[in-house]
Amino acid sequence: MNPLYDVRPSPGQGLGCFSTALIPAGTLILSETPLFNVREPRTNLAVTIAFSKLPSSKQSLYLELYAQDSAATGDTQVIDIFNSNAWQTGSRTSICPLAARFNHACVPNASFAWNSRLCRITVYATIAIPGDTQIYLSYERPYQTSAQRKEKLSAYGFACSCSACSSIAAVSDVRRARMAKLDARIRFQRRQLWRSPAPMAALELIKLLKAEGIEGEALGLAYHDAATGWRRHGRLELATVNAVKELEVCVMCFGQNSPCVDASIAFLREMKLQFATKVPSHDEAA
Ligand SMILES: C[S@@+](CC[C@H](N)C(=O)[O-])C[C@H]1O[C@@H](n2cnc3c(N)ncnc32)[C@H](O)[C@@H]1O
Repeated sequence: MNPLYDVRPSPGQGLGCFSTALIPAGTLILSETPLFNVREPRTNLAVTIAFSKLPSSKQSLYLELYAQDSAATGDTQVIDIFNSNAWQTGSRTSICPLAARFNHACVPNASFAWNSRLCRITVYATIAIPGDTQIYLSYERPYQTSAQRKEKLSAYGFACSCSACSSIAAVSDVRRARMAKLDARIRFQRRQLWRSPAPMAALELIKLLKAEGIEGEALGLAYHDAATGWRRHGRLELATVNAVKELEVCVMCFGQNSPCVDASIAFLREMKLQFATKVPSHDEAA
């Protein structure tokens, strides 16, 4: 039993995980070794073979997990459970029975990650979660409108009713459509360098993510893009500020002992070093 949360019924969502007391942002909620995993691209046969190799106590644990078709039996049940509960873990897809009990929200309050160094999945709180509150992960990428998310989530057999899909869907959709455009602009190499004195796309993305309440990995990536952008503009002090923020988000989502955090630390070091050894421009020297 995990002292930070209980697993209990959540109306319309099957079982869910609820905090037992306030969970501060950045708290490690769960760290779990997969029960088994299969290499991607996977086949149904690979899943059933992996399942058949489990000891019977572990098979029973697996068979207790949620299945979309509660009447399914045999291999069909094994595949159904896998498709409803597995998480992407590097190049493999894994079943983690404890992590499998977390429900989805499009504005999650916790972040799921695969830590390749520990060979464990981790779940960290990305904001302070009050007591008796459901802990949600996001099963989907954030840069999608509610209609796009609805289509993807239908594969899991449910329609999300979180605020971004219901009460504030109209305003959220405008923000998310814009986020998708900005993200694409950033990925397709930033042509705005010579047009503006700042990494406009990354800065706007950060603003929108915060307005949307998304504090996880996507925000860390946006800070990284902002830092890279400021560096290209020769503004190393601002690049460093954003690299510090990237690191803060990374530690919150992945914990200290993570290759992602190591990469962020190395990036920040590089920014600081470049800043320290920067030759002042004529204006700065004057
Ligand atoms: C990985 S399981 C999550 C735990 C599951 N609720 C249980 O009872 O074990 C995924 C399934 O949970 C349900 N679920 C997850 N998030 C949901 C949500 N926001 N609304 C309704 N059902 C949800 C769906 O049935 C989905 O296929």
